[in-house]
Amino acid sequence: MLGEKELIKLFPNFKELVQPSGIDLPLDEIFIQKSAGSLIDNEKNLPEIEVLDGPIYTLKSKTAYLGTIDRKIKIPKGYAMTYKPRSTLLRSFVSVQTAVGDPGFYGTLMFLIYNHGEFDYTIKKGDRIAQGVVYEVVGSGEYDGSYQEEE
Ligand SMILES: O=c1ccn([C@H]2C[C@H](O)[C@@H](COP(=O)(O)OP(=O)(O)OP(=O)(O)O)O2)c(=O)[nH]1
Repeated sequence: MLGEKELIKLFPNFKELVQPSGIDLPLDEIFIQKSAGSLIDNEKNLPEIEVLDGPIYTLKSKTAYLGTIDRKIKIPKGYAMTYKPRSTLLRSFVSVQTAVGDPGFYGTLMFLIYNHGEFDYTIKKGDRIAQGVVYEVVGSGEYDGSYQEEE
């Protein structure tokens, strides 16, 4: 796992968000699901989504949302990331579910946010929702998947 000094060098865009052993990740926009999706024989059909009006978002009880992270991230080749929710959200009955950030990925991170609670949860654009933890990858390849954006 990488610490502050390495993270500042590798992720200059996130300088002010670097923590002793990770990078804080602020919420940008929140989306709701508008249609069905599917995954059949690796053919992805992502659900349509609709952005909610911000900057203050109300997450309804027992409802799933997608949240994007403010500013695009470049994960250098040779490194990978995992993303952990802020415990404040967990203590508020809200989970942030995440996958792995691949070496070489450039683009916008999108996480699944679910309000497990019985009540609304209110959150504002710019508030930190997760922490990215970075690992060195031995014998790393480079991401070339469908979510890669042009740098
Ligand atoms: O919670 C996450 C985790 C990762 N990513 C970004 C970084 C990662 O490198 C990229 C692709 O993730 P993944 O490899 O899990 O995508 P996939 O479902 O396997 O699709 P593809 O094969 O097109 O990459 O999405 C997210 O947006 N959200």
